[in-house]
This record gives sequence, C-alpha cells and structure tokens, in this order.
Amino acid sequence: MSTNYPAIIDDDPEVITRTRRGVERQAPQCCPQLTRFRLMAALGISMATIALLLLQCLPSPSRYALCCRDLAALNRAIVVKTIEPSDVENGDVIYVDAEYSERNKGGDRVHNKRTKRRLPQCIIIGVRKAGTRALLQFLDLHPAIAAQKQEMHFFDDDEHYARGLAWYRKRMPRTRPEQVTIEKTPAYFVESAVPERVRDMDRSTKLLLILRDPIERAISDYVQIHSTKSAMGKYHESFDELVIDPDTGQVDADYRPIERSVYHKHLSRWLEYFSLSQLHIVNGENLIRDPVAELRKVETFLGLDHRISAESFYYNKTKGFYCMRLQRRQKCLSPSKGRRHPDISPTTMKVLREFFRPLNSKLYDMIGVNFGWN
Ligand SMILES: Nc1ncnc2c1ncn2[C@@H]1O[C@H](COP(=O)(O)OS(=O)(=O)O)[C@@H](OP(=O)(O)O)[C@H]1O
Repeated sequence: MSTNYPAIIDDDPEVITRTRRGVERQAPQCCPQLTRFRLMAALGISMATIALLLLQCLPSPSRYALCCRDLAALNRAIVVKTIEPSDVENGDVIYVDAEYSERNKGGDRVHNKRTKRRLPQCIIIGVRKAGTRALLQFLDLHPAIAAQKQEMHFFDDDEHYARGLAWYRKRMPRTRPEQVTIEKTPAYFVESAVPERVRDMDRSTKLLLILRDPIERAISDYVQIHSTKSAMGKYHESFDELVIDPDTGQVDADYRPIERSVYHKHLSRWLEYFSLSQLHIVNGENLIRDPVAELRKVETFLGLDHRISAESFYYNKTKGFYCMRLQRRQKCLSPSKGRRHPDISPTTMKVLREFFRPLNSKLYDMIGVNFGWN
C-alpha cells in the first residue's frame, strides 16, 4: 500500500546565493512586506517572553540571578537561531528557502537541565551510496530522534578511536532522556575493526543498514570517485574499463566499488558481534519511492511512535526525489545525491549480473529477505 503524499508536486522557484557558510538556495525575495511582518512578530514574541521572565524575577534575589542566566541564554538563542542552520555545514543539504526556524528538539543551543550529550543508541552503519544521508535527514524529522549530521568516523579511524568514548560523546547533540541519538558513517559497514569496537561501546546498540541493488550502488560509488577526480583535474577511466578485468573478461572483485557491494561478506562480520534482531535493514529503493512507508518500519524498530508523515515530504520534479517540507522551509539533499549515472555497456551489465546473482542469494539466506535485485 503506498503512502498518500500531499497533492502539490511542484518545482521550487530557486535562486542561488552565496553566504558566509557556503552555497545555499533561497526563494526569491518576492514579499518584503511578509518578511517585515515576520520580523515584527518574532520581535513581539521575544519582548513578551523577556517581560514574562522579568516578572518572575522580581520576588527574590536568588531567583533574580537565575533569571538573568535564563535571559542571557534566551538572548544567545535568538541570535544563534536566526543566523545559522547547523546542518548546512556538512554540505550535504540544500535549503530551498531562506528561513532557518530549525525545530529546537534537544535544546542544542539553550542548555536545558534535562539535556546532555549521550553516546549514540543507534548507528547507521552504511552502506555508502545507498541513501544513508536521506535516511539520517528523514529520521531527524522525528521529535524523539537527534542526529549528528556530520560523519564521525570514530570507529573506523584509529586516530579518532584512540581519543576515546568521551571525545566521541562530546560530539553528539544534546538530547532529552527520551530521545534517541543517531550518527551515520557509511564506512563502518566495510571496515573490519568496527563491529567489535561498536560492541565494546555498547552491546545493545541498534544498527541501521540501508542497502540498494549492489550494481547500482557500485555505479554510484564510481560516479562519486569520478566526480572527485574530475574536480581535481585527474583522468579517470570509464566504469566498464575499471570493473572488467581485460585478461579474464570477468568482474574485478578487488575494485573497491565492487568489493563494497559484496554485502553478505561485510554483514557476516557484523553478525559475529551483533544478533540479527539488533539490525534493521532499510530498502534503499523503497526509501526513494515511498519514504514514509520505509521510515515507519524504522520507527517501529526503534520503539518510537509513528510521527513522520507524508505531510513532511513533497516530490521535487527537477531533482527526481522526495524532499522535506519543514515548518517554513523546504529542504532537498545536495546535488551530489542523485547524480546522473553513465551508460554501461550491455556486456558489462550481463557480467555484473552473473557475478552478483550468487552473492545476492547468500545475503538473502543470511537475512531471510529477498530484495529481488536480479
Ligand atoms: N530523497 C533523496 N534525495 C536524494 N538522494 C536520495 C534520496 N533518497 C535516496 N537517495 C539516494 O542516496 C544516494 C546517495 O547515498 P548516500 O547518501 O548513502 O551517499 S554517501 O555514501 O553518504 O556519499 C543517491 O545515489 P545516486 O542517485 O547514485 O547519486 C540517491 O539515489
């Protein structure tokens, strides 16, 4: 059964502007009166809140000191919240309009006594190029989820790991006790030291793994590498050249984009340290087609209420993907997500299908789910 998304299936009028923090997209400034009205309203609400706090401050000197601290925090929050969207920093997200009224879920800026930084109870372990960013951003719509938007590379990078769990914890967002902290680093899935290290942090950690047709994923991986090399002015062979060994005419299983797509091999390492019940596998193709249905399964896995609804999404025709509709702005993933794939020769595709067929069967047997990729 497919989800009923809002009827508006439209493109966004966008202009690109450059800010202190990089490139972002803004809606054209067509309604200055509206902007002025919003500013006045925000000012009015701030003044009223300050007046209320001052009234509470009057009765006792100790409460006066406490209130001054609250007022200072409130002041900082007003400034910070209006100038910077924290998750623009990772370059993976494009804001379609200019308003930064981020939901104050964990009290990231105003430190509520009930919030603190916690180690992640859930980790998106991979797999690279399968939709890990979309999964993280979409889950972050849930009020009981707080995501670290930057990839931490804590468990796969020896230097980071040597800094210890306290270092890692300090990099997590502040959360209330009932919230789930999530981080995503797709490299975790394929790096051999990681499963044991995650188990050593907390054996009850919940793992999310998003998978996609291994051939499509390998092509996407190639496109990512190709675009980095092109940006550096370096020559890069075609996918066909890299993937097929010219001597044997067979798939080069050591080529990294292929090796990373051999899911059953990497997963078996994780299953030495975690039970299958601690792992939820997200279907990457379904997340593109019907995000809400796929996210519902994740909400259930995490033991959370179903709070992410179709109202939070709209289909962006230009991008060809669902984007997020927040309170007063819209947000798509960056252009590096959803790049055009090159044409692959039918011979290469045939060899790849034959290569992956038995490997996919091994994965299906391991997890008891058939993704129907072949
Ligand atoms: N809503 C939405 N918007 C844009 N892109 C989406 C979305 N949902 C899933 N995807 C797919 O995400 C693919 C990129 O995967 P990752 O985010 O895991 O890449 S990365 O490993 O973090 O670089 C990316 O792969 P390519 O299409 O090959 O670029 C997308 O297909």
